[in-house]
Amino acid sequence: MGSGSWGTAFAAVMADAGTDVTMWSRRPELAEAIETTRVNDDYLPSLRLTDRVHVTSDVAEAMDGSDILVLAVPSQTLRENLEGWREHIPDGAPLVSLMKGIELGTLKRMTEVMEEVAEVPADRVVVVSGPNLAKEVADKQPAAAVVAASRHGVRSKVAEACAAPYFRPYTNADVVGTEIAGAVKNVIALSVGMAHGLGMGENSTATLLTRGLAETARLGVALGADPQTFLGLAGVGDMMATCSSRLSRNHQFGLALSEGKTVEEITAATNQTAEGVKSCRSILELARSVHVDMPIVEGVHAILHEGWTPDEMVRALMSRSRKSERV
Ligand SMILES: NC(=O)C1=CN([C@@H]2O[C@H](COP(=O)(O)OP(=O)(O)OC[C@H]3O[C@@H](n4cnc5c(N)ncnc54)[C@H](O)[C@@H]3O)[C@@H](O)[C@H]2O)C=CC1
Ligand SMILES: O=C(CO)COP(=O)(O)O
Repeated sequence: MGSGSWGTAFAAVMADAGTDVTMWSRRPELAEAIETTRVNDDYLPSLRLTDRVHVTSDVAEAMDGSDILVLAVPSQTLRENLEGWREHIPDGAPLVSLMKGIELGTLKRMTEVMEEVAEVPADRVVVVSGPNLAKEVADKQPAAAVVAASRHGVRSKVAEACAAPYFRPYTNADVVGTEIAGAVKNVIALSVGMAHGLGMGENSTATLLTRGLAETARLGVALGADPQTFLGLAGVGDMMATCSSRLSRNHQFGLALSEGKTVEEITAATNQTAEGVKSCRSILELARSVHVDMPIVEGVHAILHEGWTPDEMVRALMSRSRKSERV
């Protein structure tokens, strides 16, 4: 459900894993164009889909008889989307989140929204996350990801359905940690994009990435995550990929901010979702609700929503009181 960059690339992954896929596209004209040309020109023009992928804009047709339901819409529209789709959701099928965000207002993770709105039990929701820049996956460059679900049978079923020659899924029972890692790295990538834009080098970006991972793990552990998850593909893996790559929309957004462009200007110039821009607010509120200090997220939030400059953020971060690395 969703034929943006990641929805389309993941449809190709599943098809290359031998799974028949029906991909839902919101706009009928785009669904028709992809079905006919086999190419999603709006999001991933370099990828040619095989005949295993059928494309439709009809929700009932997309979900009818499906064994696994994969969701790849922007985090902030998921609730509204699921409310409209509820009656079509197939009985018993695992619901898989490809999304990396935290809902504004409710501060819920995507699988929590799925459980609540689709009225499915916690052991039916799954998250797939990792260092998976859509363009590289679409180019079939080797990569791995984490498939996290509380029930062994559910995570193995989803892992099997997406195990392609160039895409290696590992399983993990830690849904909370996998989702928190994916959502927070987008905010850290915004900060690294700004640092790059300001001409900072590897020491500065490695510091942001490492301390960013520390505050991510701090939040995750406070919410019940396994600390080991943050050392894995969804944690350090995705942090490295997203923070270092110019393909990352969050990184690009950070670069544009450092050039003095406003959030509105940058948002208007793209049709792509940079989840960290909205989620930095919900992540910060979530962190405050469990008394976790997240200074980098706080700094990014201050730049995006409180009128700070990147220089002010650097000064604030560098003048914090000294503390143990382990805190
Ligand atoms: N692009 C990437 O490399 C990766 C993205 N993700 C995550 O996957 C999720 C989806 O991202 P992308 O596909 O990259 O985003 P995208 O911006 O490329 O595409 C978003 C899709 O959602 C659709 N959409 C927009 N508003 C909608 C609405 N109100 N209702 C239904 N559909 C709507 C758009 O038409 C588009 O098809 C995000 O949470 C992102 O963080 C995760 C891993 C990799
Ligand atoms: O999640 C991603 C890679 O794993 C994609 O990052 P962006 O959303 O910043 O492009």
